[in-house]
Amino acid sequence: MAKLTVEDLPLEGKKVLMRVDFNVPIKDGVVGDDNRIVAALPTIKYVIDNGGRAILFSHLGRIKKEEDKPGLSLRPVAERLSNLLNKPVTFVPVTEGKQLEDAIDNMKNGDVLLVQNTRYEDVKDGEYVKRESGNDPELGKYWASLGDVFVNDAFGTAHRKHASNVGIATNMPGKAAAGYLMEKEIKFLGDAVDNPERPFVAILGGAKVSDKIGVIDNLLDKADKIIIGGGMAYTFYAAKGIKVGNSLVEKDKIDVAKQILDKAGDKLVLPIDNVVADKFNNDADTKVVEGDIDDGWMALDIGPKSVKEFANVLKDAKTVVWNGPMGVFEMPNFAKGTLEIGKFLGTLTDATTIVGGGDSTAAVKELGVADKLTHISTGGGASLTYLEGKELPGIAAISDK
Ligand SMILES: Nc1ncnc2c1ncn2[C@@H]1O[C@H](COP(=O)(O)OP(=O)(O)O)[C@@H](O)[C@H]1O
Ligand SMILES: O=C(OP(=O)(O)O)[C@H](O)COP(=O)(O)O
Repeated sequence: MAKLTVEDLPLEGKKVLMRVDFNVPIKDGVVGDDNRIVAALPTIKYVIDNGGRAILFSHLGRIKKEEDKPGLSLRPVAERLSNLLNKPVTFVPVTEGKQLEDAIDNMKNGDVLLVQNTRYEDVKDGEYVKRESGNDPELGKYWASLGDVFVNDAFGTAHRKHASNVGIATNMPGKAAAGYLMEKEIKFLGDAVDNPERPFVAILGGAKVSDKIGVIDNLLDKADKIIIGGGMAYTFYAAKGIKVGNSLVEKDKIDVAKQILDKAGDKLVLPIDNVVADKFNNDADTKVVEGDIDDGWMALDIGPKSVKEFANVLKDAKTVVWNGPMGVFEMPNFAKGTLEIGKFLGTLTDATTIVGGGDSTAAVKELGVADKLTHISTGGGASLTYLEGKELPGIAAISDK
C-alpha cells in the first residue's frame, strides 16, 4: 500500500485515535450481527498489544433529529466489544467536552475507550446541523487534538467524507494510517474487480435507493448485467409506469431511474413478480403478484419467478458482486428471495462471489450461506464506490508513505 499503515506508527504510550465502522444492527439494546466489530479486532489488538491507548470513533445509523439519539447509542457495542476483547471497554456517552477529555487523560497503555456515536454531532439543540456528516472543519480539528496518531480501519465508511474519518486524517498529516481491515478489503476488491473475469454481474437491492441509484449508472459501463431487487426495484417500476402500491419508492429519483433504463437496455434485470403485503409486518396478509401492485399493498420480497430469472442470469457469471438484500429479510416471511439468491450464489463454485454491506452481510450469515461465498466485505456503499473506479475519500485522506 502506498499509504501509511498501522505498523508504520509509533504506538507505545500514544493516544491512538481509531475510526472503525461499528454501524451494526441493534435490536432491543443488543447487537445482532457483529461481523463489523469482529473485523476490526486485529487492528485494535495490535494497537493495545503494542502499548497504545485505543480511542475508538464510529457512527451508528443516521441521526436527523434529537429523538433518533437514544436508540442509536453505541453503548451496546461497547459491551459486545468488551466481551470480544475479553477486557473492559470504557464507554463515553458524549462526543466532545470535559467528560470525554478527562476519560482520555485517565487512560493507561493498552486501555480501550469507545466514544459515543459520532453522528450525535449531526443534531445540536434540535437542529440538523450535520457537523459530522458535513465534515465541519472545527469538529475534525477538535477530535484530532485528542490524540497523537490516527488509524482509519473503517472500510465500510470509506466512501463518506465525514469529520471522523477525513476530518481527523487531514488534521493529522503524516500521522494518519490505514488499519489491517482497510488493507485487506482493498487488496481483495482490487484483485477481484480491477479486471473482473466475465461475465460480471452486479446485484443491487436494499433500501438506500437515493444513495446507490447513481452507482448503477456508472456500473452500466463495467458490468455485463445488473440485477435489481429489494427496495431498490420499485423506483424503477415507477419509472416504467408499473403500479407500485405502497412499496418503497423515492419519488425524486424516478427521473434518474428513467434515464438509467433508457441507457441500460437489456443489461438491467428487474423482478418479474413480488411478494406483496398489506402492512409492513411479518404477520401481514401476503400474496404473489406479477407486474402492477395495487394500492394498499407493498412489495416486501421478490417472488419465485424473479428468483428463477435472476438465477438464470447468474448461472454463467464469473464475477458477482452483491449489495443489498432482495427483500425485508429481517422478517422471516420476506426472507426467501434473499435466501434463494444467496444459496444460488453458493453453488457458483467457478465464480468469484463478493457480498458487501452491513445488512447484506448480516443476511447471508443469518441465512447460513456466508461460508459458500468468496469474500464477505464489511462495506456495501464503499465496495460499490470502489467498483465504480472512484476514489474513496476515507482512504485518500490517509497519509502517504
Ligand atoms: N422491498 C423492500 N421494502 C423495504 N425495505 C426493504 C425492501 N427490501 C429490502 N429492504 C431493506 O433494506 C435494508 C438493507 O438496505 P441497505 O442498507 O441498502 O443494504 P446494506 O446494509 O447491505 O448495504 C434492510 O433493512 C431491508 O429490510
Ligand atoms: O452501513 C454502511 O453502509 P452500507 O450499508 O452501504 O454498507 C456504512 O456504515 C455507512 O453508513 P451510511 O450509509 O449511513 O453512511
